Amino acid sequence: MSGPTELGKERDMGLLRVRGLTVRRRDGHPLVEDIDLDLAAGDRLGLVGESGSGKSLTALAVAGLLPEGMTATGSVQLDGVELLGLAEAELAKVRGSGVAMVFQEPLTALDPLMRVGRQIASGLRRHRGLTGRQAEAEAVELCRRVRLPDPEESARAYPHQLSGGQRQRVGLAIALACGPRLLIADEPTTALDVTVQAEILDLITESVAAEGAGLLFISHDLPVIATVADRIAVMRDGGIVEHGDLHPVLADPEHPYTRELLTAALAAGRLPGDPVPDDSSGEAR
Ligand SMILES: Nc1ncnc2c1ncn2[C@@H]1O[C@H](COP(=O)(O)OP(=O)(O)OP(=O)(O)O)[C@@H](O)[C@H]1O
Repeated sequence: MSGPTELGKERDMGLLRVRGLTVRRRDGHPLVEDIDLDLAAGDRLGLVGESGSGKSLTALAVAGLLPEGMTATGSVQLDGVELLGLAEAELAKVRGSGVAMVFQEPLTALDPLMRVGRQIASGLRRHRGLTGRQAEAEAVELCRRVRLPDPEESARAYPHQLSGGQRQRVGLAIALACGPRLLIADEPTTALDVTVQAEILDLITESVAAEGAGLLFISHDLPVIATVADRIAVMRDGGIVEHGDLHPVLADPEHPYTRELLTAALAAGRLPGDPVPDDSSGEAR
């Protein structure tokens, strides 16, 4: 978003600054290479690209959650604090109050044996120092905020008693519990049907706006990115091939891969607009 926003002044302060981020496998082979990203408070950056292009590893490196054996080099600064190389104890503090993540299938992130209210409350106790009772009350409030039906009842439910969309609301409540400055959402609606998907996307954008947080939203699906993001970075083969404000990039994509994504979305009728002009014709429509 390049125009003024209600977050106007804050927007100038860099929230996330990534430079030369490279993620390597144990054997030194790079899977993500030389990534630069900038995100200000209130920005919603969509990272789009095909499966295997390195979106998730980029997000995990930013959150300090890379799988065992992978290493990140370069620089990842949150509010001016360098995160790469921080000890696990320091990183754990940043996670939760600084950076929170929502994943594609919250079932894998949720404890199947614990009521969801307690799972939300446990983050509140850890990061906000609330007592057990305060945290449980606040957890119900968060269930209300993410619009779970009957918040008291939902807080008492076990994950398997909720639908996929409701579990994703719980995942979001856990992420929001500590008022993160940056929310990373990695394909959070891919497993959901279209109607529920739209509701969750609305909820995510509303929630980050209410928090004045930044959003790094990952999807292989350009129309989903277009719904959520105001800026876009297109990834392919471990690198960013094009980035910028959403509308200018979609109106006039420079990279052939961005054009390919756009053409497919327009042909499927999933984005409004004219077909992408064919480069070879030399004519703009
Ligand atoms: N734990 C791992 N060990 C080894 N290689 C991995 C691991 N995780 C990811 N990779 C490889 O790193 C590359 C980037 O994967 P990544 O998951 O970041 O892609 P992605 O764009 O998020 O795709 P998807 O949408 O399918 O998750 C891929 O080639 C993938 O096979």
